[in-house]
Amino acid sequence: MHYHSTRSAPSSQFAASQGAPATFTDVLLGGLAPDGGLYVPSQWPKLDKETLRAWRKLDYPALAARTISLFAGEDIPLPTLEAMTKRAYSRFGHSAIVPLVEVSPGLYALELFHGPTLAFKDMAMQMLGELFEEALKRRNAHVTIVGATSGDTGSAALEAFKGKENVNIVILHPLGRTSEVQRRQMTSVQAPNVLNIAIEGDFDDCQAMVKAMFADSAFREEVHLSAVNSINWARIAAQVAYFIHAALKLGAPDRPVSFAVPTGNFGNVLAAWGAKQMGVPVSRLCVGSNQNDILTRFLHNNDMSRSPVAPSLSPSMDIQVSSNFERLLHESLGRDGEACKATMESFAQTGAMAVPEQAWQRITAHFMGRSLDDGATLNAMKRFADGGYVADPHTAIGLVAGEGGLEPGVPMIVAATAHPAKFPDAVHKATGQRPAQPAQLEGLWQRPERCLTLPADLAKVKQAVATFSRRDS
Ligand SMILES: Cc1ncc(COP(=O)(O)O)c(C=O)c1O
Ligand SMILES: N[C@@H](CCOP(=O)(O)O)C(=O)O
Repeated sequence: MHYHSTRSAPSSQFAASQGAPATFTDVLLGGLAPDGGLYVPSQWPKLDKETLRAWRKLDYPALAARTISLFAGEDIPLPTLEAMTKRAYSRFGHSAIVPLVEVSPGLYALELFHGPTLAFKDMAMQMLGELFEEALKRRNAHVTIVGATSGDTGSAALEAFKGKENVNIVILHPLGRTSEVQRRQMTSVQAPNVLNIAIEGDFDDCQAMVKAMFADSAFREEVHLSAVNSINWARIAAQVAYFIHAALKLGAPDRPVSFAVPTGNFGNVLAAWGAKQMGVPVSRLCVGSNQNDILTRFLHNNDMSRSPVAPSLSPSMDIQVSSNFERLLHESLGRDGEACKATMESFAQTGAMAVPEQAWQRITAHFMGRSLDDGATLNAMKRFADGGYVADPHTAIGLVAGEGGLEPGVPMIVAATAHPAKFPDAVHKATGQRPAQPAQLEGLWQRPERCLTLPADLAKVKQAVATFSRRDS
């Protein structure tokens, strides 16, 4: 399996300049393509019905290993991947790892939050910890990971990479814009290879700085920059697995399913779409947003215009620039890298994007959007809790988006992306009850916090990253 950038023609694959097309390991360790685009596989691996039926018998780690193997190609043998997924998912607090709960007739919550940090990010991040360790050993390399988080990616990444050899990890989060649980989960990690920086800005500022660091090739090389946000294709590869697994549990490939996903950076719903690209029969893909509704506006009116990020009760989705949309755009433009590059550059300059009508039609043939402001989110949380399902604010938005896409005879699988205990204040506000605290949060309030605060100033942040990355040399 080979990869190319969303911003270059497949024939001029970036790594051609280095003598070979990009492999899974190049993409894993490289993060973002050097031309600023996102890596995509040169073609989607396909699963026929017979294979999918056979996969029904697999447990989650075995299915995840096979899914990732399709993207890893010859880089990593299947038995190695199987050993990795076994270890990665051994720390989950539910025997099914990714249980499906029927919330109301035909509407299923796919609980992706039973990992060590109680959000869906653990599903891919625990596996990325394994993949990086193996690849760095094989290549005798070291990296500095710089990640941006609106709350959940950061803690999941720190949990997966703390104390790992040959890895420094720096996480940028927007100061004061995460829940207290999310902040403490990051800032209380004491391992020496970890640096937390609170940025005086929003998530988009944090993400833009990470991308700008990748665009500076000297800096990139100096610190051996790497990424674990969903701009890294390996994140998407690991996330596709649970959508395939859930679909098979509910009857695919012999009947279609639909997916609903609360969405911010567009990584998780892109993975759901990926399952469809690979051959899972998926009827509808429902995108849920909070009041930062840029994606819903795009799906309704082909209007992707940025407005300032508005803090909400679902802070992990307080995002206006959804990085992975670029991968969908690239596909909808017929994989025309030049056109994709021009569209993304114009979006960066003007803050607005309307895609060609034909491409927009291609996208809206798969995706539908629904946004909820905080009031509607609280009402939904109360309604689901009264019906017996306590949902965190992000999951509640996904559930409502899913309700909007229900069709007779087609199960709607909703990504339940965070445990309600990560957002106790929102749950209390909606239901009058505080969620029980799971074992994963024990001792969190007693641990000391450690974090640097910096303005959203690229030069200052780069300096902090560079100083941290060379602290032992
Ligand atoms: C709890 C939660 N739900 C939903 C999302 C949105 O996911 P994505 O960025 O993949 O669209 C996030 C953050 O990414 C999250 O942390
Ligand atoms: N909501 C995310 C934002 C980053 O998303 P990612 O999937 O690209 O890592 C978060 O919680 O940090």
